[in-house]
Amino acid sequence: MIEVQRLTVRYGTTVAVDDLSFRVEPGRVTGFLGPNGAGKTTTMRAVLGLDRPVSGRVLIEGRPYERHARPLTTVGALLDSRSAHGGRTARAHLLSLARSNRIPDARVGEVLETVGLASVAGKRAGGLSLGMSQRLGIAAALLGDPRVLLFDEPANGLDPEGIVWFRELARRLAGEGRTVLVSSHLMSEMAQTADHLVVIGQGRLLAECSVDDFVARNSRSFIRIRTPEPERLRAVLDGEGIRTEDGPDGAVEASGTTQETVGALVAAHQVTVYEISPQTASLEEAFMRLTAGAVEFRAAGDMAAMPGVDR
Ligand SMILES: Nc1ncnc2c1ncn2[C@@H]1O[C@H](COP(=O)(O)OP(=O)(O)OP(=O)(O)O)[C@@H](O)[C@H]1O
Repeated sequence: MIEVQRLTVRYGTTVAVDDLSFRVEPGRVTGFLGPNGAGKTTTMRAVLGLDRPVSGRVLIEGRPYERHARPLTTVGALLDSRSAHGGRTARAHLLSLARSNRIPDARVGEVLETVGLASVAGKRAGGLSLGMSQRLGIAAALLGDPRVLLFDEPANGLDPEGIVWFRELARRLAGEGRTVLVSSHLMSEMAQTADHLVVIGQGRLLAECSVDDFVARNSRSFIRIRTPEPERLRAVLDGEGIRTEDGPDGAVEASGTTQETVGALVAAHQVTVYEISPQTASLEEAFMRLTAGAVEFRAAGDMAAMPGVDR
């Protein structure tokens, strides 16, 4: 279990994490989501005692990081996958970590197998591809067989097969009763990996809920109708108790109905239409709506085509 309690971290005048509280429970994968600069890495660094908070604290299994005698056996983390000494081989890097934490050498071979790097264990860490470096970072996180695992943007540099592999690994670790926190800036990726979500923006908590709740609340389905007679169309649908909203490009969006029902109604009332199409708002759109006010860098126009976004 990780407990983040009223955590505030500043870099000079920048408030990177702002009075943030949440819990990461064991036995499930928790997705830690937020746009670039939201404070995910800073929070993870604070969990590991690498950044000092100005206020608040983080407890891992009930104690701050520095109160754990052999921290690598309590919490493992993938933060910066390029942190391995480039001149050392992958195996030597893991061996030195193991020895400094009184972990048996034999464990190095096991984690190299787990992450699929056994065949390149003799390669210099500096010569590994980004995806292999990610795997080496994951191996280091697993080395102490910890109950708590943090992975910062593990999908970075992994190919599609690697992403599926990581997803299965994270789920397996959670299935073993461990606490697993995985950060990402992609909602669609997290929806397939995580059971639970903690969403932050500008260092503050925006949402904490199960993935199922997020999907149920946000995967809005509707029928998109384009017509030169929007007023008449709305009146017809309204008369049948069908709820409508204004969509982009002057389209009408009708919820709680079907393409067939709308087709029959417009035919019966002789309303001209150019398009009647079923749509589902993507999770990515829902995430962007949620974080819209909390984005540090977004190109002008990114949100222009998004329904329901307050600009
Ligand atoms: N070492 C630092 N010095 C100064 N400011 C920093 C430092 N590290 C992070 N920040 C700032 O703190 C804020 C939070 O950054 P952080 O890296 O934690 O966000 P993030 O959610 O991990 O983003 P990303 O997805 O881009 O990695 C940002 O405004 C960032 O510019």
